[in-house]
Amino acid sequence: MAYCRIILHLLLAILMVYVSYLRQMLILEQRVEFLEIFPSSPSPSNSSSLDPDPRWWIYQFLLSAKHEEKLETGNSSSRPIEYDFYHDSCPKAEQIVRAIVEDLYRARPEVAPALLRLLFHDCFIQGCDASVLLDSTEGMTSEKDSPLNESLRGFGLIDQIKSKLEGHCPGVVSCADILVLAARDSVALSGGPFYPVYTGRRDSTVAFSDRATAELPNPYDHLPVHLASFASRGFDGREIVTLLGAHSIGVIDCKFFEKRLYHFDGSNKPDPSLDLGFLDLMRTRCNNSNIESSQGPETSSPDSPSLTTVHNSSTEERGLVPMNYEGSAFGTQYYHSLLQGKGILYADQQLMAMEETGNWVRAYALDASLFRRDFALAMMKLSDLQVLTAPMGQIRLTCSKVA
Ligand code: HEM
Ligand SMILES: [Ca+2]
Repeated sequence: MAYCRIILHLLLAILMVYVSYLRQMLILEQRVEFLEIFPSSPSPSNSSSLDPDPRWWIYQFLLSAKHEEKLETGNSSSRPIEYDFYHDSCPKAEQIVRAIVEDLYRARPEVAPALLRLLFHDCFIQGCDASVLLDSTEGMTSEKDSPLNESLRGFGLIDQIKSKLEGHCPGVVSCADILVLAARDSVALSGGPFYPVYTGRRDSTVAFSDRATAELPNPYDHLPVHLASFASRGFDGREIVTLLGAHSIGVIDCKFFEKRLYHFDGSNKPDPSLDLGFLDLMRTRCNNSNIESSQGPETSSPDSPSLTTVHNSSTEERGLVPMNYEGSAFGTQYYHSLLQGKGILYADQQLMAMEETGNWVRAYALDASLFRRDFALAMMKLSDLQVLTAPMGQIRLTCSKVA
């Protein structure tokens, strides 16, 4: 009898080691696995919530070992970010963000591109630390004042989410995490892929306006400049092509591409890479009077009226046109447009100028699932750029002010 018990214990021990090994493997692979299990996002139209699929809960169960895989950040003495960081301190944090973004999106779909661009402009400058949200103070110039940030929208939406979270769990959820979560939910609501994100980022105590001015990608720069700038942040050519798929949604001010229509590269001619029919169309949408009126810096608040007037006549009067002129679907249509010489931004159309990036444009135009998978991975990578974790940084109480 005692002999049988020993064998039973031995078998149990072997089983436990095996299960723990399997779980470790699952956790290591979980990000990619998630995309294989859930290649498509929930349909924004047919559900009241963004929870993708009942299998999502099974996936969540697998993630319950959340503390086992943690992402090391730049500073070895700081805590890593992790899945479901707010599990104990603010269990409803992600749900609250999702509910607010969903409500806002239903009323004004243009919030989604605004929040996505906000995240990109934050993470690209000194990492995902909410530095872009800080207002100017006596000793500090806001990143919002940098020329390429003047047309950023969505600051008020982040404040709205933050104040709701402060009501639930004061001083717990960082503005940097809110940006990441809100962008993730925005992508899914816009028909893009849903992806898991780590949380536990902390907020910067300073803004980096000089870096924002010098380093945010200029829409008129040539492809090698963009390649170098993204490479310095760890993104390769394929990932630039992927991330620029974000230009499937949102609007653009004519001032960012008018030179392509009339005075390309210092000439009095249009950009030869533009499709001629498209050139005419864009010229009617961005006639010179629109361009004149849109040359100056943005005078409205970052959230209004631009967030409320994207698809009506006042949008046209303000010289804003949809980024993906040919269709609203997230993804492949954008790449088809580039193949036809109908990329609005020079930076977009430039993807066709080099063989490697051109090949990825072709691949994504043909294969929507490949794009969705790559986009999810690239967004996860972008969201983890150079994050601050405890004891670095702080949790701001108001996103526009240092605590
Ligand atoms: C070479 C890199 C890039 C350049 C030169 C660039 C440039 C621009 C420009 C000029 C606009 C129009 C802004 C306006 O008129 O207000 C814009 C809009 C936008 N960009 Fe980018 N961008 C780049 C990369 C990205 C990336 C990596 C993302 C996200 C992952 C992104 C997301 C967006 C979104 C969603 C909009 C629409 C914003 C809205 O409708 O409010 N961009 N971009
Ligand atoms: Ca930043």
